[in-house]
Amino acid sequence: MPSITSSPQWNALQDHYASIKDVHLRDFFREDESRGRQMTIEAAGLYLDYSKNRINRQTLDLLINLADSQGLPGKIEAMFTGEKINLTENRAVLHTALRAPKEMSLVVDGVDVVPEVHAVLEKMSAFSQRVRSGAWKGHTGKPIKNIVNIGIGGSDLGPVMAYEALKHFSDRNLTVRFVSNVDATDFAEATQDLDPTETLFIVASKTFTTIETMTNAETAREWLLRSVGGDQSATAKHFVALSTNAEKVSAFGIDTDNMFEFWDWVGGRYSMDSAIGLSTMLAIGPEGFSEMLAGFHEMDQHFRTAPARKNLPVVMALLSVWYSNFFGVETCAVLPYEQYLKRFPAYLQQLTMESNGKYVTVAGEKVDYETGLIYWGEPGTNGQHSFYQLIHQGTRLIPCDFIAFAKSLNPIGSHQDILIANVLAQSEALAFGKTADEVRSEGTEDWLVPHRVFEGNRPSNTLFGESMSPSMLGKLVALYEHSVYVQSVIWDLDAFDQWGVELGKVLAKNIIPELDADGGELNHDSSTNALIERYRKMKA
Ligand SMILES: O=P(O)(O)OC[C@H]1O[C@](O)(CO)[C@@H](O)[C@@H]1O
Repeated sequence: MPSITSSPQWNALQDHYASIKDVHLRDFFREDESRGRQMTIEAAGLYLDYSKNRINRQTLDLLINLADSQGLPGKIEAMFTGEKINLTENRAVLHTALRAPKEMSLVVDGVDVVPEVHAVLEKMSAFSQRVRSGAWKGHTGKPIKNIVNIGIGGSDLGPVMAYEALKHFSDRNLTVRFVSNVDATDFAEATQDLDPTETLFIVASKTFTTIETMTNAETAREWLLRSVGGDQSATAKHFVALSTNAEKVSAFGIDTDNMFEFWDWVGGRYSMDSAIGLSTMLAIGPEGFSEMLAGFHEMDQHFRTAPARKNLPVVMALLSVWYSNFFGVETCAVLPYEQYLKRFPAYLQQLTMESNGKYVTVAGEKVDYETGLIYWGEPGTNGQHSFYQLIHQGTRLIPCDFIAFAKSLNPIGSHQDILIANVLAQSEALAFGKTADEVRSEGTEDWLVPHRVFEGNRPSNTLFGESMSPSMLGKLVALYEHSVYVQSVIWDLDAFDQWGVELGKVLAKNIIPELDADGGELNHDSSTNALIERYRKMKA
């Protein structure tokens, strides 16, 4: 198949890029005074201002042509209708079914998945209510006070992020912790002040084979059993599982009655609104969880029905492609001016990079264009006093997504005005900068002028909403999920597999027995052999 880079749509964008790459945002704004009001989209309770991007009115048309040439409208429908768009794993991709209202129907392989989704949601609700009300008793008859989610990747990052994001709506009587790393310190620190007889472990693993999670789950079981004189029957009261693999759950010793199911058509990094969200539901309650699902669904509907130009995920995706493939940009900073979203950038890293960090197309051909931007970020204003220097005056172009809300959930004094003034100031400074003349006119000595000039012309999006809430979180997550998908369609990637994580897992399994002093002869490369030998000596 000819590469997208030889298509007329790509060539048109290249010519267009050559014609506007040196135009400054100052000029774009000078030429069109309505730009800041026109280049905006308002949908599903979110307002996107994308006017501070290095584009003119033609840019989006050309990017939409490119997306259309890759069959975007049909591919959006293909996802929503359950076609097996995860080709390398021959699976449908139906995270949108997880938030489909009860009355919807979606048949995959002859089965309507919506009633199945709602049956699990009801089971989760009943369980959450029992735990939250104290009706669910631990092995010694005490109610549950602590929830520890054990999982990694998609079975951790979404739940952690959602727990932090929705803390304001959480039951503060429950202590909720997360253990992901196989480094024992993670488990030790998460449990050091907990009473095992008041603790419920949620073992979250789609496959129930992930070594980190299974190791932590076994350690948790030993920790519990030590506190109850080794009585194995305690496991049933203190362990539940979230998985697609009933057989493995049962082999671990968890009663499948205490398993909350999901399906192979839910990718790990797209699973925070499936049973994997049980910790979220325990924290914010079933009603809050439903509100979150409704927020997801609202964004799903917007994505499915809005025309490309007015479609939030589509426009954000097109801008990412524009910077990545034409400006040669490598990273995108996500900067939430909302403390509750402090784990959002970390969550997005898996969503974006595990999805689109691929160098072959769906057909297995090596791409001749860049894919998968690197996502990173920190909540504002902390980042301003750290890495923003490089965004303002470094040599690299780093598009930023600013996220902010009008109302604080903790309104105190003038904090919110100061916070919002900062986010607005940052996007203004990045776009328009400060010229040498302006610096000089402030009386700056000549030798210092270059240091104090801000070139500007640094692009950003501003996403603005009313306030953080379960529904808002659902909308935001769905927005980025769909943006990732649109990018993958343009880049012709399978956004739903993750073969790139496999090799390291296999090699680690081989190395584990070799780390023993009598682990036998080593047959790796000389570097790996020497490191293993050193470890064997040092741990002795
Ligand atoms: O939920 P599981 O099966 O334990 O997998 C955890 C994570 O591991 C990965 O497979 C990658 O290592 C992720 O895609 C997934 O979210």
